[in-house]
Amino acid sequence: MSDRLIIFDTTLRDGEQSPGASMTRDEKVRIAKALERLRVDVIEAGFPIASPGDFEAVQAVAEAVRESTVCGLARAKDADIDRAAEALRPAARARIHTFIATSPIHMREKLRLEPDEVVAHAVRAVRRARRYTDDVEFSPEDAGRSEPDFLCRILEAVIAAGATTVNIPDTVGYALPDQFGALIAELMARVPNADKAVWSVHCHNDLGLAVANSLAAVLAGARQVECTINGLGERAGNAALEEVVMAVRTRQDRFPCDTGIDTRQIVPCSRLVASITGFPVQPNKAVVGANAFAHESGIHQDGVLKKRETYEIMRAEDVGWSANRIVLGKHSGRNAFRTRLRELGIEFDSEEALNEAFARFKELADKKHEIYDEDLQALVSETAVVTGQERLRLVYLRVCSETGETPEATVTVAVDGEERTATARGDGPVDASFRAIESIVASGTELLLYSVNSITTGTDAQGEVTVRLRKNGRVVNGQGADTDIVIASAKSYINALNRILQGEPKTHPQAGDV
Ligand SMILES: CC(=O)SCCNC(=O)CCNC(=O)[C@H](O)C(C)(C)COP(=O)(O)OP(=O)(O)OC[C@H]1O[C@@H](n2cnc3c(N)ncnc32)[C@H](O)[C@@H]1OP(=O)(O)O
Ligand SMILES: CC(C)C(=O)C(=O)O
Ligand SMILES: [Mg+2]
Repeated sequence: MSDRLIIFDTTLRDGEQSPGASMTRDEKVRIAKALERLRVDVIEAGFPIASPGDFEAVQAVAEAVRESTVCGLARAKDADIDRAAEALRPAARARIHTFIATSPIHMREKLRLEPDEVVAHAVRAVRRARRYTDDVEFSPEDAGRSEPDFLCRILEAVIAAGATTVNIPDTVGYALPDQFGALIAELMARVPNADKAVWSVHCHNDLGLAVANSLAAVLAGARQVECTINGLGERAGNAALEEVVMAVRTRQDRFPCDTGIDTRQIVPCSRLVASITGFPVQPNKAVVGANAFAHESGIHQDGVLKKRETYEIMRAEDVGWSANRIVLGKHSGRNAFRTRLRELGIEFDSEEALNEAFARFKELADKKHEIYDEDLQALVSETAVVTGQERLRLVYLRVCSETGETPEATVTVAVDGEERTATARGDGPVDASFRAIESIVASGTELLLYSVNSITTGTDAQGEVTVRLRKNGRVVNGQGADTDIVIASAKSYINALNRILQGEPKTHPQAGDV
């Protein structure tokens, strides 16, 4: 039995059957070129009889692709096969894939044909396809619900007629892994000329088992898997190519075969398909989801930082990510926090300074979903100014802002530990807050600059405010960051006042002291 697992990609055919995923000819060519770079063995480019547009798309893919085999789908009908052959004429390697349903319900209710007639159509179609190419695939549609005896009969007949690949589809995603694996093993054992064809599977994901069923079939002897990028496909989709490929590669201890896929092309290809079809990839999707190689929990981050394999069974780089990601959030721990800051060039003088910054980080993480590098820089620069030197500390701030009313702010500032409160009105909530602080501290400073910067995105973004104050020719900057922009402003103002007070004798500032 071959140790090569053939990857047959049907993103452009079954994937396109997802409602809303139709692709233009040029889009199909772009995806086909990406699939060729991925080194898939066979690209099913479309169903040429379906429409003039799909005919042209298959033809354009057949012209553009040189390395992979290009395949067109055809019902067991002369016209379909002739049309597929015509579309595939420019291909370096062409395959015609013909199919007819074999389950009792499909034969009786849909085709309205007797089983003998179905066998006759199948044999005729394979023979006709062989006139055009020696690479012919046959699928007994809805094999997952077909009688094994009938499958043996029709498969023997189509192989004798010249089918070089026989593909067993679980068209409605009904199979269970052990049962599907056993079906493949049974068919391969019972069909007398089984060794004259490659055995393939095509699984749908209605019960979320498409990949599991495909892998069970490979373990039972199948050597071609039909799959799609991102698991796109009719209804709940097909087996996801990236999952099949990486499962086989990662578990070489269990699989007696491997694919020829260049796995580093997986993520670029996934992104291309998502952007062309407009079907986004869910973040927790295996292999290609944004979180597939991201760690937010402290215990996991600590483990990964010590030894990547503690929580990763594949390397992000091997599937085309630039690296794995340590995401800082409310579940993160000190190791990840310190490591990220070190990468940003920020070191702590002492364990105490680290702990203080870490405590502030946890407070922020409770307010924000994700902490970005800019959040950390703002948070640490705030910490550095405050450490050991702060004489003024913002304790409380309440702002009342209403249409048609002058905003009013009430502020409590701890001055060398003694709390003082003042209320003031202003042109806006920030102006009112500054006036209230001024009436407590009476700094006599001149405000040179006020600037607000949204340092992260989203409505829960951190705002960083910078103020520049001048007193007696001395100019200082102050920064404050918070998800509430008025609080960030008050913090920045007090931060600047603290810098002005730094190094001055420690007397309680009174109005006009600073
Ligand atoms: C499991 C799968 O994914 S199969 C592929 C599914 N993909 C598609 O159907 C997309 C492309 N399809 C199409 O564009 C159209 O359905 C066409 C062009 C193929 C056919 O269109 P129409 O001629 O209008 O037929 P319609 O779609 O209404 O019905 C399908 C006909 O094909 C017959 N048929 C279905 N499968 C097969 C088959 N494998 N071999 C032969 N005949 C078949 C049906 O019995 C029905 O025949 P009837 O019209 O005599 O009752
Ligand atoms: C055409 C066949 C292989 C198919 O897509 C299916 O049965 O799901
Ligand atoms: Mg299908």
